[in-house]
Amino acid sequence: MVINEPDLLRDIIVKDFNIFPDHRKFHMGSSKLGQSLFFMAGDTDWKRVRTILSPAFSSGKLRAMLSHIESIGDRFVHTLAPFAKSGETIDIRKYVGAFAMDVISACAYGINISSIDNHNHPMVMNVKRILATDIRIGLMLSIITPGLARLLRAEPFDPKALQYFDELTEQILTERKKFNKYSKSDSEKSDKDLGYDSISDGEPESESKETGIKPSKKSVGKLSYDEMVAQGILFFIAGYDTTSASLTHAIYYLSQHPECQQRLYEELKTCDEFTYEKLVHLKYLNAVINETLRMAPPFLRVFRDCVQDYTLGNTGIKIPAGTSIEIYPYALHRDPKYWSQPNDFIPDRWFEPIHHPYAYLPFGGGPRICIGQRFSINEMQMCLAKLIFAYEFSLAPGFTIDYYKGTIMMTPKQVLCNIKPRN
Ligand code: HEM
Repeated sequence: MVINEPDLLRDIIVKDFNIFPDHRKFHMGSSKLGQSLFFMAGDTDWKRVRTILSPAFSSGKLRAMLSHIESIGDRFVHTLAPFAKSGETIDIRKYVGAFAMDVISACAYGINISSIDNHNHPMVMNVKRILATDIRIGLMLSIITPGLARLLRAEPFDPKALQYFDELTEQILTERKKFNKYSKSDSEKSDKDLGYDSISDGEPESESKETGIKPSKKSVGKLSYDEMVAQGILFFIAGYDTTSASLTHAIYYLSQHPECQQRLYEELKTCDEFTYEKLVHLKYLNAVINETLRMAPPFLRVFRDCVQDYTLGNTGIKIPAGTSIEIYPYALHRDPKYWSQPNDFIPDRWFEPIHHPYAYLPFGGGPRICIGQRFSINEMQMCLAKLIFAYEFSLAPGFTIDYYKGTIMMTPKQVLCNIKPRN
């Protein structure tokens, strides 16, 4: 059942969250992803995992991580320099994707992969295999008919690629355990990533090397080994494609609207350095990001499953337990009932917003709102500030945007543009 009326959405995702606590149940095959925050039923286990993960996205952590993001942004600007000089057309999606990949691997795993110059790094190859954007039958079955997928033992994600992350996490956990043992104080431990120190308040419940048996019981305040692996992979799935699609769209819209791009550049010139505090106060930059997420929300569907019979607001409509609710942010964000000139890119509308708060849901809402929202906004702020300060973007002559079909993401195939250096 599709619901796209803001007052009813507020009831479903906030007021009556206890009746709609779950995302849709997909078939997860042999992967551990079922134990990741996104795919967990919204029960006490989900609350425990969300509580453990939340400090990894605190302002202190985000501020510290911004220095990683800034240096990756500087490298990105440097990589584009030859194209600015030669005038050669580039597919900005490819480069923005590499930027987002470098950010998430540095921030989730503490690993520098420099994928802009190293397209064949195993982490890049394996993430791409997991996120394969072409229609995969296993994934489609797992989403549309989880029962049948279970029966057929379909694998929604590439098992070998998942195994890569499994082994990588184990290696990182072992190294961090060794490092932390010899660190004199907490301050010596890494605070520049969403790392495993912050998501576990003690040692992970480790697998026995002898028997290979992993403990299944979890104590309050700790993630099990499998849960840690699952969150690491999820951060890639949830954080890579979403942020890179948004950045690609921002550059696309700014190229279509040179007057907006110029205003953004003028604002950036007033800022002597792009720190956490200063980025928050760049009004036009933030308006551009909000407007991009309104026009092109990366998640085309947000799910809630109903666990008890329910009457929808004062509509008299009865929703039986077991019904899957779908919310379509794209349609909501362009509905003329809630937005004037909904199909036009107008960052100014964000200076004094007048929209219904539940008519804008790029990150979902309520207790299950995207946990990475502030992280991805910081990442977008830094990347756009660096790019637009250094270059002027325009679309390649004759370019029209096209999208991957049959996925729940709004992912452009490519955005071809030309860049010119600023003075
Ligand atoms: C532009 C970037 C992003 C967008 C638009 C986005 C959007 C979303 C949406 C729509 C949801 C579902 C919310 C709901 O059901 O109400 C979600 C959940 C989630 N996102 Fe994001 N996301 C982004 C970036 C990230 C990043 C960078 C991370 C992590 C590093 C992340 C981690 C998660 C997680 C863990 C959940 C599940 C939360 C839960 O079920 O409790 N996301 N995101």
